[in-house]
Amino acid sequence: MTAYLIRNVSVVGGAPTDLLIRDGVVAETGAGLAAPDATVLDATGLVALPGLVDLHTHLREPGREDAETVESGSRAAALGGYTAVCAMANTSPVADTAGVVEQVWRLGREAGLVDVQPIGAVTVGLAGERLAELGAMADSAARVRIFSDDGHCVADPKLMRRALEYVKAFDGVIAQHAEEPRLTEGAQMHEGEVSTRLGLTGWPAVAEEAIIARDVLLAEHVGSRLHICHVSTAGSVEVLRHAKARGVKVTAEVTPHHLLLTDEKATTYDPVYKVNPPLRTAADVAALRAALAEGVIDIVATDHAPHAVEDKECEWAYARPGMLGLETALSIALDVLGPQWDLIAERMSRTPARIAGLDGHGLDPAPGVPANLTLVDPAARRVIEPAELASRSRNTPYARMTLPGRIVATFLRGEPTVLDGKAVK
Ligand SMILES: NC(=O)N[C@@H](CC(=O)O)C(=O)O
Ligand SMILES: [Zn+2]
Ligand SMILES: [Zn+2]
Repeated sequence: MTAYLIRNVSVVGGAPTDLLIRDGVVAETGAGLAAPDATVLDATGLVALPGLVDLHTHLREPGREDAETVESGSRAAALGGYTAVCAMANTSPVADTAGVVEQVWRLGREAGLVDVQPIGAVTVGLAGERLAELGAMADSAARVRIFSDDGHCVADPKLMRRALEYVKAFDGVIAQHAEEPRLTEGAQMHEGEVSTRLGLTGWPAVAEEAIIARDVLLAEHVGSRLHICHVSTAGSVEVLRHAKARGVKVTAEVTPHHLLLTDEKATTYDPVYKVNPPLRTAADVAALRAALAEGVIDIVATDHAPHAVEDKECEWAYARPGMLGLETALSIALDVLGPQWDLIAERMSRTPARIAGLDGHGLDPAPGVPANLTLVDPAARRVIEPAELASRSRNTPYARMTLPGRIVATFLRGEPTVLDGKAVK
């Protein structure tokens, strides 16, 4: 195994130092290290972060390998600075059995670019009718701890209560896609002034907020852990603030696109901007940014949702919702938060690793720690070219935008997965 001596790097924004990576761990830190056998990387001007951890990734395998595979999504993740991703269960077949989650987990190991932690479905076939085999998925080789019907809401309150109760036994968490389905029938975009102007059926903020309010009360009632996926409204932030003040064990994520883009994008009628939950108003964006800084929203998660060209480049009403995120998330975070490295490490690595229970991830580079880390060039600016992305899909909302920051290298347990901004395999 090659040793690497990373010279003159700022660890999470600190004063420049050296990092020696050997045998899968950070062996030594300090200025002026010597290691004659090591490959030297000059990291002057670069920032080292603990490898990013994505709690919400769609890898599309099994079933839609034309849109993404575990391998292509893993490569996109590594290029985005990630060392671990949690793979959502809305595949085909659905990841609702020990067999399917073990298959995804094994494919992740074989690709070897990031740790792929499967998420299990809450209900059989995501149909919202009966609980999936949560215990068998937890006991499987994949050791599932996060369960989600993402793409669908667990709308039945009794089923949601039972799921919350069930996962307590193994410190699991239910990740809810908060969308009251009766309030979003036929919805195409955020319900508001822009949807009225365009004559498109709206997805009201209350459809999200009502489910979050219900579920934090359920989580409090049964004493279980709840995680809220892709929070998108100012009202949701207020519900979460209230729940956290009461001591409810709830965590929440926001996506990069909900931190940057608004429903005004729908006026282009370009379906690349169609997503669930929909892009909201500038006031919502401002509230989400403040909540992320404050900690009412715990993490940034990408909701990387690759879609094939035929599912995306069509009329708005027929297009599937969702957008790519893995290869641009750090740049969007840097754009939105500025160079607040400790905050970025907290929201994109340490806290998601803790929520997911991923040992060895989310740890700042220090002697003895597994060498899962990424090197960022904060001064670089890059133009996003969809054709250059490693994802099999092209549905990035940032096409031809100039974004700050570039991932120069990523290490997974001491092995580079990205060097010089390029995937190693
Ligand atoms: N976010 C989306 O718009 N789409 C996701 C599902 C989801 O995250 O709800 C997908 O699987 O494509
Ligand atoms: Zn969702
Ligand atoms: Zn999703």
